[in-house]
Amino acid sequence: MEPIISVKGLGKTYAGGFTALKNVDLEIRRGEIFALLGPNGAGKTTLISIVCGIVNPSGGSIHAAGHDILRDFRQARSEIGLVPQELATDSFESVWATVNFSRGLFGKAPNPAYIEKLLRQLSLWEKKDSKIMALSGGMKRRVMIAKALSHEPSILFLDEPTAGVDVELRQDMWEMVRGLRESGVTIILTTHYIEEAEEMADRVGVINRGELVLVEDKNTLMQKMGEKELSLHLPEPLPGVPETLADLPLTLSDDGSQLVYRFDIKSSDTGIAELLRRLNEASIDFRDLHTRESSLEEIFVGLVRGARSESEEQLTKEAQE
Ligand SMILES: Nc1ncnc2c1ncn2[C@@H]1O[C@H](COP(=O)(O)OP(=O)(O)OP(=O)(O)O)[C@@H](O)[C@H]1O
Repeated sequence: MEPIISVKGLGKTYAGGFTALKNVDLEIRRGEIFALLGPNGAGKTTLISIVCGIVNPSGGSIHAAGHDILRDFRQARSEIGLVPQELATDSFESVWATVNFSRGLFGKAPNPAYIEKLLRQLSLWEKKDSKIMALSGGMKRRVMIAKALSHEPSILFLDEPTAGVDVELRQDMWEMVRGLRESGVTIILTTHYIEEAEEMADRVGVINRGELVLVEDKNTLMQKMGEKELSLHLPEPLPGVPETLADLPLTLSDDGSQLVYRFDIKSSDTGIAELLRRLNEASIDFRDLHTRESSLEEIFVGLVRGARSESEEQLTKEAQE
């Protein structure tokens, strides 16, 4: 199937000379939830802003729903809804007036039935006559989403949709975003909350220092990069990992009460049978054991750190040459 967004060789150097994006290639599939992860300043907002026509690219090409974003800007933009990071809403207007006004900005004829459906879907219908200033933060955020979807786009960008939102509201937001996807909207979100990506995304892209370092199916990523941990709770603390077991990937918790064994999820031989045999030989007993898989957060931190030390090595090498 044709991708709904296609980005090729995208670069951005700001007027001051700072390069925020380097040669980014990315395809977004129709109907997916794609999470763009990256540390502060990695280039996420720049990438979104370029696709939405707010920032000009320095090079490369972008197509959205088949339209070239530079050549056919109006058609491309009419397929895109953007919920920016900052909540900027006209506080004295009613929800109904604001959302209908946003639709008008795209030159679309009024469609009260569609707006009603949208407000109901976002649990805002009861508040349609309320002034925005009288709404809670969570509701204001939903109004922003309603505005972004008012012109019936097929693509929705959510820049940090749950920044500063409490845990409960965050889950409501996730629920709602899933509902939007079911109604056929393709969703691209940026987030600092890795659990948000873990919870919602079909695919994940990691951007670091302007480079897209990885794009992967979320489940594959967690399987491919993940490690599993087996923790053995000891009846008596140990002073250190016994020498006879030093060749195994074992660590001891700070208080000496747990031995932690790390193994590769995808490996056919986990080595656990061997571990248990060796523990027995060493007369090490354990009371209890449990396993844990690494989270997307651990994978992400590992990736970004890996990329960072590589580029630092490169810089040191260049400096020495
Ligand atoms: N208008 C601008 N002029 C110059 N540099 C800019 C401009 N806008 C952004 N930058 C720089 O480009 C880099 C990427 O910024 P961007 O906002 O895209 O990052 P981000 O990944 O969205 O970060 P955050 O997670 O903090 O929102 C940053 O170093 C930023 O300072």
